[in-house]
Amino acid sequence: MIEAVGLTKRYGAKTAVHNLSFQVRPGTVTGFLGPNGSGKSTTMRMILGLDVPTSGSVTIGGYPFAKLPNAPRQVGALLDAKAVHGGRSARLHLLSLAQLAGLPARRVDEVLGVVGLQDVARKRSKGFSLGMGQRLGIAAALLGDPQVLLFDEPVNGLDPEGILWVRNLMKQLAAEGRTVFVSSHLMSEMALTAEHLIVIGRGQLLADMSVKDFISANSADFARVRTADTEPEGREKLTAALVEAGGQVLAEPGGALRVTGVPLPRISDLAHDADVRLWELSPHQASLEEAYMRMTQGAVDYRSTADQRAGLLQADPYAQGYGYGATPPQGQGWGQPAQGWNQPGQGQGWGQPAQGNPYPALTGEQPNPYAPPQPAQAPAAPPAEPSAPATAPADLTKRDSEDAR
Ligand SMILES: Nc1ncnc2c1ncn2[C@@H]1O[C@H](COP(=O)(O)OP(=O)(O)OP(=O)(O)O)[C@@H](O)[C@H]1O
Repeated sequence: MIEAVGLTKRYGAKTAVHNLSFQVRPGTVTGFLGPNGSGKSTTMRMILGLDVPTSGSVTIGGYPFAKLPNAPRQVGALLDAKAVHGGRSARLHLLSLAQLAGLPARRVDEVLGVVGLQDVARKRSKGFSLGMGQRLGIAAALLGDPQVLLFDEPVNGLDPEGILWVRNLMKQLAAEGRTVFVSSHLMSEMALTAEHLIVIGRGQLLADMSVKDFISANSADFARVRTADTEPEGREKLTAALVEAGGQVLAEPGGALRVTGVPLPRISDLAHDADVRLWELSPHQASLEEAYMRMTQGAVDYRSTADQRAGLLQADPYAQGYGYGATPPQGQGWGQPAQGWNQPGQGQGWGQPAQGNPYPALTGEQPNPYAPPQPAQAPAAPPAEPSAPATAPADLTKRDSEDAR
């Protein structure tokens, strides 16, 4: 078992990991999720003794990594697949690791077979593709037949067959009773691989629960409503009625409305009362991917902005109205400013305005129960030392003004 207690890592003014406490148990695959820069690799490095915690501790089977007896036989890890001497063949690379760990040479050939690299075993690894490099890294992790395995983004660069293989390998390793801790950005992949999830944002714990609980806690039901295209004013009338009835409304690309908080029959009644014709009224469930995106939205460090292409484009006569690439009109008779997929509303409880995020908060939506409380105004600069505990995370909407790296 891996156990972190109050784990914190600061690099100068940058807090990469803050007061993280969790357990990774044997017998299941535990997914470790978080946006770019949220502290996943830093946490894994601390587990492996490659970084020293500023405070708190992390142990494997009760020992800090440095004190672990016969560590290569107990723990295997893939952190950076490129951390290989490119001039060496795959076989030689593994052979040197095996010798350092006191493992027999035949184990090298076994793991080369397990990862499917036997045919290129004598080729220099600098000619390897990203996927081949990942396979070599996984082979290195498996060398000592360890009970505890850590994989940082193991499916990076793998083709669909490779992704399926990694998924099955992780499950098999866990089924053998091992502790398997896998980091990823890909909620969809983790939903298929992991049984348990640890989700972090800006170095702090956002969720620690089974995938099953995560799905039921975060995949909200919603209704998709489409009013008659021939009566454009109907959409605004219905939106106003839904908001007044306590619903949350989101403009989808293509003109439909996504509605939560109002049951389907009531939406139908409201449309009838407002004399609005409907072309679609259908029940849906938000995907797990979407739920994850919304959960971590306030903790994303790196956001894209729209490419303005200033001075590069001719005026587009079709760039009006709703739809892909268009900006929905604001405050035109709706209960609240419209929140389109392309122009999410500002400061509505999920953290910073979600520029470029296709999963904005819904109009009137309640905050994520796992998200931190939101201030009316984010302070200009974050404190160097956040003080809130993991169970009540400090404000994740604060942006670090400078990356210390
Ligand atoms: N050695 C370092 N010196 C300074 N800052 C660092 C160092 N290592 C990590 N950081 C910072 O700590 C934060 C967490 O980084 P980390 O690599 O752990 O995140 P991550 O979740 O693994 O990101 P990604 O998903 O992009 O790999 C980032 O802001 C990063 O810039």
